[in-house]
Amino acid sequence: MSFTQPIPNLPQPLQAEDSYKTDLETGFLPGWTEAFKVKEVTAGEGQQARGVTSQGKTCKPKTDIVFLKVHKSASSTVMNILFRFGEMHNLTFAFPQGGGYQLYYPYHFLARFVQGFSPLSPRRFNILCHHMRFLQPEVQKVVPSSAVYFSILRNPVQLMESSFVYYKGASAFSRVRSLEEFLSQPWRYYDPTSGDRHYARNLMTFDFGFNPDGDVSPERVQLMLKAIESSFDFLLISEYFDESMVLLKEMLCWDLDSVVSFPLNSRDSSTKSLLPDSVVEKLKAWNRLDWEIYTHFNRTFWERIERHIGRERLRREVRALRQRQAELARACLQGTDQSLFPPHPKCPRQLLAYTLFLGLQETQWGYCRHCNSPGLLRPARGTVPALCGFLAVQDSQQFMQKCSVFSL
Ligand SMILES: Nc1ncnc2c1ncn2[C@@H]1O[C@H](COP(=O)(O)OS(=O)(=O)O)[C@@H](OP(=O)(O)O)[C@H]1O
Repeated sequence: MSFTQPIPNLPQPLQAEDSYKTDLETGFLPGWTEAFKVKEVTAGEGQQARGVTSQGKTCKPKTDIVFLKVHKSASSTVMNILFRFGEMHNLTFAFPQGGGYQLYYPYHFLARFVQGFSPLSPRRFNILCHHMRFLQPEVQKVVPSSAVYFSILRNPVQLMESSFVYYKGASAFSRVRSLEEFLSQPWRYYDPTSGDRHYARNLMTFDFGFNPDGDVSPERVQLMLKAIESSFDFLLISEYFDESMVLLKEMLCWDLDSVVSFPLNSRDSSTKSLLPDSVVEKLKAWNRLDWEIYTHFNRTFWERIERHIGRERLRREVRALRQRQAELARACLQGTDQSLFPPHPKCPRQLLAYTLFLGLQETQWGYCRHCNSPGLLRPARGTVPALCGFLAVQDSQQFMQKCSVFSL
């Protein structure tokens, strides 16, 4: 199985990528880290109505957004929220060239990977949110300078457990039966020169644009953390997904309904394994750079919550969010139990799917499909979409309907 999206015959060679890559791959930090932006998004404090704060102050909803879709970190669920908000507000998306579901990952991002971008008349898009390997100078070419940058992290232990199941065909994993076996002799199976090695080590570090086999000295780690801090306005934590959504709507000045979601891309519990402590420790050590990123930004996440929301309001808002999600689940979902309905032929068995109720009213239909699809799904009326790994995207301003396999 190949996980690399082939680059199509694009008009120019990959000059930008090659020059940035030299530094990144040898472990040096990219040039953009030298010019740290001191950047602070003011929290919107929006609670009920869009653009109006709970304290009566107003803020303007943010519509220019870069979301780094870090693998296996609940990023599809966040992407769904962005698609829904974008479509409802007529925003433009930086879709991948050629109709793919990712931006030529695992190559470092280049502006020309985006459909409709031209260096001669650069076009700015509101939202950039497909899988990419981050490279800020190129990202800046396709979004307005006012864009808010954010991402979501996951504990590297669980992230790698998920990655192991999902990317079992990756070269580092294909010859082992279990994660334990891989970790007993990782260098026997892991080849740092292989094109898909990042699925097996420091996947978050890689997605942020750095070398997953880089130096772990404190100085180097500090530089990496500073670089991420300078590029990203805030980072969310998937273990605290609901708290993250409250922070997200606060930072973007959105209302609560805009961040309601159903978990997407979730595995069935039969494929999840409880890891013994010894394996957990090995995973932390093996993914040391990811561990440093995660622990650092987990701390700053809670500091930000304290600063912008406070624990008491956070509790209230999380409760309200869960209530709203339960209401929508009752209105939209027939079930999540795969034994109740035939699996979609393209939905791998280990991924949970949702089935929308048949016979939804026209008004409910729009709302439910928005909540349920990783992309913007427009199935034929009268059909029952069983959604899991499908991405169907339509942006009437930009493209005809596209449908492609999502995240596999
Ligand atoms: N709301 C919420 N809260 C917590 N965790 C969640 C949520 N939504 C999705 N998930 C879990 O995220 C995992 C899938 O991540 P991604 O969508 O980023 O995967 S992918 O890289 O796009 O394939 C996948 O993890 P695993 O089930 O462990 O594989 C999902 O269960």
